[in-house]
Amino acid sequence: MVDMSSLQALYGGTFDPVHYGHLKPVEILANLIGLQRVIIMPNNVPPHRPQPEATSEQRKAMLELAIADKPLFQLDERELRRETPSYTSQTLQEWRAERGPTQPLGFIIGQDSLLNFPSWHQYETILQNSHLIVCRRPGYPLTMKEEQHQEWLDTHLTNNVEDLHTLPAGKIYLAETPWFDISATLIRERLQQDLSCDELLPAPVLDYIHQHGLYQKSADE
Ligand SMILES: Nc1ncnc2c1ncn2[C@@H]1O[C@H](COP(=O)(O)OP(=O)(O)OP(=O)(O)O)[C@@H](O)[C@H]1O
Ligand SMILES: O=C(O)c1ccc[n+]([C@@H]2O[C@H](COP(=O)([O-])O)[C@@H](O)[C@H]2O)c1
Repeated sequence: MVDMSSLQALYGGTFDPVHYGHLKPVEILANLIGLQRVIIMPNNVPPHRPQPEATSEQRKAMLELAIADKPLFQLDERELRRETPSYTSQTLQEWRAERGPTQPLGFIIGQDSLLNFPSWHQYETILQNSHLIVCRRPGYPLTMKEEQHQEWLDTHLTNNVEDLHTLPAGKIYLAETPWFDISATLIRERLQQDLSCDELLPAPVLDYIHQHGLYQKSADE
């Protein structure tokens, strides 16, 4: 019998701010593939995008509010403690060293991240230390832009959830999670226009945003 509780999963992001498009697919994923716990990990210096609008402390505070009533999630602050770019390859190397060579580890990403994955810092080393577990996201194709990257994807793809629980690393699993058409960009834009975001993120996070005056139009705009 395969122990379906053995896989440990890390979910990295900028979370500027955290929203239902982050939380809901992963809650469903946890049920689909048998995850007891998801370690949610905000970055400090996102490697591939401008510095976020909210500070690291504010993004962490919003995550804490978002997961307060969700025991599935646990916050990990390791990237917040690093001042250098939050390279996933480095983080997963550290995580692997902590958990030992045989522990099955997974890194959760959305479909958009998979498409950009070959541009990540030392991306090949990431699969040496973990699996990649991909949630669907509307608006992004299922195939890679370059043929060599599609070949790389095909080499690592698995349809077998058991692989994630029995092998320590090396597989890519495209999970059949539902689409949530929400992005942090959309939320920041709607807040600037004073449009409602009630359905897009948890109420305590929205309250925090309003209390701290985040994502508002600056006076000179
Ligand atoms: N609606 C969504 N559905 C599935 N995955 C998502 C969704 N939104 C974000 N993700 C995934 O969550 C991780 C963290 O995303 P991130 O914090 O950059 O959010 P974002 O909404 O894409 O932000 P922004 O709009 O600022 O680029 C990424 O792997 C991303 O692919
Ligand atoms: O290591 C990299 O080069 C790299 C490049 C882009 C993104 N990442 C990580 O992927 C996760 C999702 O990124 P983002 O920008 O969509 O929030 C987050 O943990 C980032 O630190 C990592």
